[in-house]
Amino acid sequence: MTNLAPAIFIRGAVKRYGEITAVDGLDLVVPDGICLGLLGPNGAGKSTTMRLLTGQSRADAGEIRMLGLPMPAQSKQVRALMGVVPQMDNLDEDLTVRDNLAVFAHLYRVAKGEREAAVRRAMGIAQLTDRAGTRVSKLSGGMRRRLLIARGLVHSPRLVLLDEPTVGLDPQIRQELWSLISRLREDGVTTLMSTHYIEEAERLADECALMSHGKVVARGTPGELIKEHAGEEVQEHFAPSERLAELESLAKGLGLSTRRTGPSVSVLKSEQLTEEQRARLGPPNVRRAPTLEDVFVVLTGETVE
Ligand SMILES: Nc1ncnc2c1ncn2[C@@H]1O[C@H](COP(=O)(O)OP(=O)(O)OP(=O)(O)O)[C@@H](O)[C@H]1O
Repeated sequence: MTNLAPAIFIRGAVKRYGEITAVDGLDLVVPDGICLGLLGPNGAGKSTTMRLLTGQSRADAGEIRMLGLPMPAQSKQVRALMGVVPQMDNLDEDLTVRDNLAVFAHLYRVAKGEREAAVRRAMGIAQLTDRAGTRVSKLSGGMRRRLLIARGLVHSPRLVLLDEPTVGLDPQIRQELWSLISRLREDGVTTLMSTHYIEEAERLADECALMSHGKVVARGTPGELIKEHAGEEVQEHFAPSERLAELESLAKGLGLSTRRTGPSVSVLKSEQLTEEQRARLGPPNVRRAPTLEDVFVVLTGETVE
């Protein structure tokens, strides 16, 4: 292992399930110390990518190195060095908070004499110190999620994989988890976080990689992605559906991307329109700043939940 190696290096990874190519020539490099948001719609291949990185799945082609070590050849060593927080809550219901963490401290090969301190530290991260002796079955949903994250951190890993950490949770619990995840970043832990919540990526990630059909289709800071793919201004037109279709085709003819949201069409990069082109499109109802959501929709062709 060398300090110069990126935390995650993926080149040309392919994973097929029968006819389906879930990961299709994926290139992704995550440098040390950043939080990278792996953003994409359902089915884009995020979970499959995570499984390749944890060694749960083996790529059909390509090269994967984690912390400088080749996968899956050295997946055992890699697993001891990184933390994995799964999408599904698989905590042991019958064990206490402390014992759930102690089991993982053991699995992650924390030295015997250091385990108690590691468990205490993880309980602190999850803000569950006063619940040390409580069984998991008695915890609230938010507490369980915090414990699930802390469990992946019990051995103080340099690299953490978070697979859809707040999927299906209510907004308050999501906020709590966001604070916990942003503290990881402050501590310099490299984090790869898959999500299909744009706001989550926007708030937590230093950089985002946008995945679609098994590939990264765009990569950069949220600001860079917005500037490159959505420009400086979006103009939004509300109109009957026939007029919306006409506006879409006009904008397309001018080389501009559009986004349909219910009763409106948004024209991206509208700052590029000439006076004459503006007159053809007619006055918009709204002018607004572009968002990462606009980029997501335009590049993946998907709508947002
Ligand atoms: N074990 C499997 N067997 C067959 N097909 C699979 C398997 N796992 C994933 N796929 C398919 O591979 C594609 C990518 O799935 P994947 O779960 O990686 O996407 P995702 O971006 O994580 O989406 P989600 O957010 O829904 O989990 C999908 O078409 C999915 O149906």
